[in-house]
Amino acid sequence: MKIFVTGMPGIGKTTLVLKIAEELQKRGFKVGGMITQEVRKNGKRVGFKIKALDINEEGILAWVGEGFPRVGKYVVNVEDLNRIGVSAIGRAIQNADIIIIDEIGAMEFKSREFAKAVEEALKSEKPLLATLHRRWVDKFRDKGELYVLTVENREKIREEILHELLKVLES
Ligand SMILES: Nc1ncnc2c1ncn2[C@@H]1O[C@H](COP(=O)(O)OP(=O)(O)OP(=O)(O)O)[C@@H](O)[C@H]1O
Repeated sequence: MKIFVTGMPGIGKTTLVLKIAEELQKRGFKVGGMITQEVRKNGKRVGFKIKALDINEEGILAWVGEGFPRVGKYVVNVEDLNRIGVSAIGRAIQNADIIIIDEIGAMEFKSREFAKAVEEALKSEKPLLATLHRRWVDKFRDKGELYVLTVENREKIREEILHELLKVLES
């Protein structure tokens, strides 16, 4: 089962994924993969952190500034993306009950290793829960189920996805 979640920036994709991860861990399932979270300074977004879900490891995915490769005003830190994010996806494919990738987007695709890890996760038999930047929706639409989050539906969709994953994981 491959599940994709998309929606406007800040709609709650990472929050949804984290809550589902917590619910699954509570039930004894091994959750692996990575999440990204924005970093704010004085109310303004200055970058993104990247965190592994299986171990306590985090780094910088992108930061406002000069340099390459860049996406908009951010410089992408491919080294941390590979060291923390790609490694976490690899471990998840090997060891976890479910693979989480938050998110699949322009920054992440600056790494060829990330693109390969996404391919591997799609090929894997294991359930995948991934968040998708809006621009990547068309590329992944036929690879699984797609949910579009809004403020109105995000709680309901979280319940629905958890329910579907539990059905597969408990069978
Ligand atoms: N279900 C919810 N109920 C209340 N607040 C929420 C909910 N989901 C998300 N939020 C709040 O909205 C903000 C953005 O959430 P989050 O970072 O999960 O969004 P996102 O879609 O992952 O954003 P990005 O575009 O940066 O990837 C956070 O402050 C979070 O606490």
